[in-house]
Amino acid sequence: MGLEKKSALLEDLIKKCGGCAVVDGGFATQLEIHGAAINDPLWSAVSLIKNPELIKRVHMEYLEAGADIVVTSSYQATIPGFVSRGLSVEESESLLQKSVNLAVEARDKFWDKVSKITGHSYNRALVAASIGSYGAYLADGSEYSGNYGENVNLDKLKDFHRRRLQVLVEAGPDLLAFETIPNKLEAQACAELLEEENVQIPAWICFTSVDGEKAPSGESFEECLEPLNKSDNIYAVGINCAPPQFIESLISKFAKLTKKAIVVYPNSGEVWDGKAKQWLPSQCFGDDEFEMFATKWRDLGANLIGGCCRTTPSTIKAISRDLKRR
Ligand SMILES: C[S+](C)CC[C@H](N)C(=O)O
Ligand SMILES: N[C@@H](CCS)C(=O)O
Ligand SMILES: [Zn+2]
Repeated sequence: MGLEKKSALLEDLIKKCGGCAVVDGGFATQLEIHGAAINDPLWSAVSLIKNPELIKRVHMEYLEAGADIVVTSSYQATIPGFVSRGLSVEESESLLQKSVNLAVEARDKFWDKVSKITGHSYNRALVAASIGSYGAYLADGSEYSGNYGENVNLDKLKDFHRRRLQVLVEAGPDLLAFETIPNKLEAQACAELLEEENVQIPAWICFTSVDGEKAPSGESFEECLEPLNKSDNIYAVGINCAPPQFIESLISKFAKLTKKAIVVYPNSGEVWDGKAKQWLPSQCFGDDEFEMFATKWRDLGANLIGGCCRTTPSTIKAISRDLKRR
């Protein structure tokens, strides 16, 4: 199957949205707002063990806010991560499956409700299974440094990603969202894995950036995109969890480097302290600024826009209001 068939649902959604669909916002952030304690090596994925109902509630809140795509709770959910907490491999795999099921259930419940309302402005949302980077699993903030050490090579990264990817795909999401990729090696590992595993749903691959120009590893985006541009499995490339002030110039840069769709969902501008495991205040952007940025980002060529850490359903409501004002 070619990319066209694989990505028909996503492509139709973007078309229906006039060229730019709305991704949801900070998932972990909204869990925390509801009181979830996620200062944990599993970070937000700890809620899959402790409070799955809350996960569904957060998905519902983002759907209500106007998200056209909801991203699952699997960012930091990994089989070795769960096993190191005493769970069996089977239990770990069923939690991964559950992350997709919870999002699908929320989407179906929400769509069942709103599709009966005449004149509603929602689209039937798609579910993107989150695949956090190896750095996310390491839980040391290395998704923002790209520094995986000398022992990490292409095969090790493929091995790390393989089984989780298989289980998530098997659970039936509409697409895959590779998030906070900090270097070319991991981007290449993900692209090759999609091919090797013959994955039949589209994927996006998002990088972080800490300087607004390059990937955190110091590699240029020209280098990082090279293995992705060749891949039929990858529908969109872009940036997540970088500060909003970087996004404008990064969209322009990506537009010159790729023919793929462009996806951007920045954080609020706060900076993650990987050691202290907390967000440090920095130049910070609120919902009003996101509302102003969204049309600008769309006009520069972004096809998928949302928010990442420290953004909330009200941010997504603002973006959605902005993009859907036609
Ligand atoms: C996107 S970061 C804030 C996620 C948490 C990080 N991987 C950690 O565990 O410290
Ligand atoms: N989808 C994840 C990304 C973290 S960078 C979340 O929103 O929690
Ligand atoms: Zn984030």
